[in-house]
Amino acid sequence: MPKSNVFWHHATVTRPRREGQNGHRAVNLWFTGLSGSGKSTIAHALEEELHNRGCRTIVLDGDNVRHGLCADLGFSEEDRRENIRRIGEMVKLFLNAGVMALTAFISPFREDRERVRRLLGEGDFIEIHVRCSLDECERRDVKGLYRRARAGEIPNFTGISSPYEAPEAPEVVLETDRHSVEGCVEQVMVHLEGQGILQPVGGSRAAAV
Ligand SMILES: Nc1ncnc2c1ncn2[C@@H]1O[C@H](COP(=O)(O)OS(=O)(=O)O)[C@@H](OP(=O)(O)O)[C@H]1O
Ligand SMILES: Nc1ncnc2c1ncn2[C@@H]1O[C@H](COP(=O)(O)OP(=O)(O)O)[C@@H](O)[C@H]1O
Repeated sequence: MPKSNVFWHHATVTRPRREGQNGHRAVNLWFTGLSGSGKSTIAHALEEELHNRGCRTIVLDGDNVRHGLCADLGFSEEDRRENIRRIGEMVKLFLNAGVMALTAFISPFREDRERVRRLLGEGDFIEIHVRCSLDECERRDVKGLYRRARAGEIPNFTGISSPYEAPEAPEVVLETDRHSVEGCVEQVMVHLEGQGILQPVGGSRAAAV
């Protein structure tokens, strides 16, 4: 269908109104890192902390995306690019709904992450590099995938047979092979507080409880 036949319907309940009601800004906390680096663990622990403060949140990760919206995608470079593109569009909808989106995807390619940053706009995309040595990720081998990748059973495995491009200027770096989960969550909370993201928007109801 030609895009010229598709029209926007302007909502009267806008994102700023939703953010005002929620008492916090809607941002995307984009966790990126190797498999086993700690993206999901930290995203869920952080969500717990934010939820307890009254924030509206959602965690998006492989479990709820690769089984549904992106079930048709594999792990070729092209499929990963499309995966991240779709996730970026989905995050945009959540931000418009006033929800903080915590995304936990390897997202190995710098260009794909930068595309999401441009889509959402500076300030709405907070890139969090979950840094952990490959050795430690392999030692953890949470799902037994590294062992299988080393045995040649999984092609294009990130860090083994497919590249991971670390962020050059992420907003936050978490070193999960040096700090505890609690310490990493605290580091993100300090960043959010420092940026005024957890403050009431437009003088409405406060998020802090
Ligand atoms: N070839 C290959 N490479 C990397 N990871 C693989 C692969 N095959 C399956 N898995 C499992 O899929 C999870 C990564 O999916 P993502 O959607 O985050 O990947 S990507 O961002 O599109 O690169 C990843 O989950 P995490 O361990 O949570 O990162 C793996 O469990
Ligand atoms: N500081 C830390 N942050 C996050 N995970 C950690 C940390 N220290 C140890 N871990 C462990 O590392 C593993 C990370 O697994 P997971 O969160 O599934 O990684 P990912 O989502 O990046 O694949 C978990 O078993 C977790 O308990």
